[in-house]
Amino acid sequence: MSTPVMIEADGLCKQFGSFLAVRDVSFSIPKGQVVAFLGPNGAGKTTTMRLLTGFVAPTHGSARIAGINVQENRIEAAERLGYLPENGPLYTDMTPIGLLRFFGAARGLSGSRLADRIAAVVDQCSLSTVAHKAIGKLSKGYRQRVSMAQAILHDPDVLIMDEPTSGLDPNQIRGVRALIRDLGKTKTVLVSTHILQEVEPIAGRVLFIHDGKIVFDGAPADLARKSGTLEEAFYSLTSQPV
Ligand SMILES: Nc1ncnc2c1ncn2[C@@H]1O[C@H](COP(=O)(O)OP(=O)(O)OP(=O)(O)O)[C@@H](O)[C@H]1O
Repeated sequence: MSTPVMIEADGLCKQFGSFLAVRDVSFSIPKGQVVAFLGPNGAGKTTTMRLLTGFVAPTHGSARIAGINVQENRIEAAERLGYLPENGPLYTDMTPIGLLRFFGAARGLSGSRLADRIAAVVDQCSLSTVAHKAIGKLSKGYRQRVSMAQAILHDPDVLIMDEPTSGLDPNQIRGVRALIRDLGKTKTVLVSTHILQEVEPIAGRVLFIHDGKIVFDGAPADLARKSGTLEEAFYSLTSQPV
């Protein structure tokens, strides 16, 4: 039996006015893969992720999560998907527990199932010491963990994370990377970054986007081999307009 495709972009295009931000992006990610979505600032990572999650409608093309078309069946797709937006949806007056109860109820969880899932994500994201503190008083690293916890609360098969380590210090980055690796054992993950050093420790495959187009799709080692180092490959792929 072949491995099911869990994340699929099929000819995705997104135009803002006369500007084409995402240009005919196609890829498919099979179950269990952890993929880094790499590209310089403004390359189109966030827009592609928003197309994949159904938050933004494509100008052309389609996206599927676990085989479900995200535009046609957004709610059904959302049940299979955890999304960590770039600046997570955090309400600073709430505590992590309050926020998780709020998101859990919004996703239809209740009673012992909700309590069990909250306990599981608090443990998985190492939030027990801050669970009852106001989110506004937490460090950026802990806030990122709270965002992760809300993204995986309903135990989705697929995780899409937009720059989860941005703005964190090296120790916090280590912690978030370890968490991504752990989540990657059971879930299909697409994680965006513009940081090269990020790619090899977390992902077995890299999708490189530049000027809204996929310019490389393969193993990080093969990307490095193209130009000697990952840094050279990044430069050579982004120094010319597509
Ligand atoms: N709502 C919008 N209206 C107009 N232009 C937009 C809109 N959203 C994004 N863009 C433009 O589309 C391009 C791609 O942006 P996007 O945020 O997807 O890039 P990115 O790769 O995620 O960048 P970063 O790493 O800086 O977050 C940029 O030029 C951006 O200015």
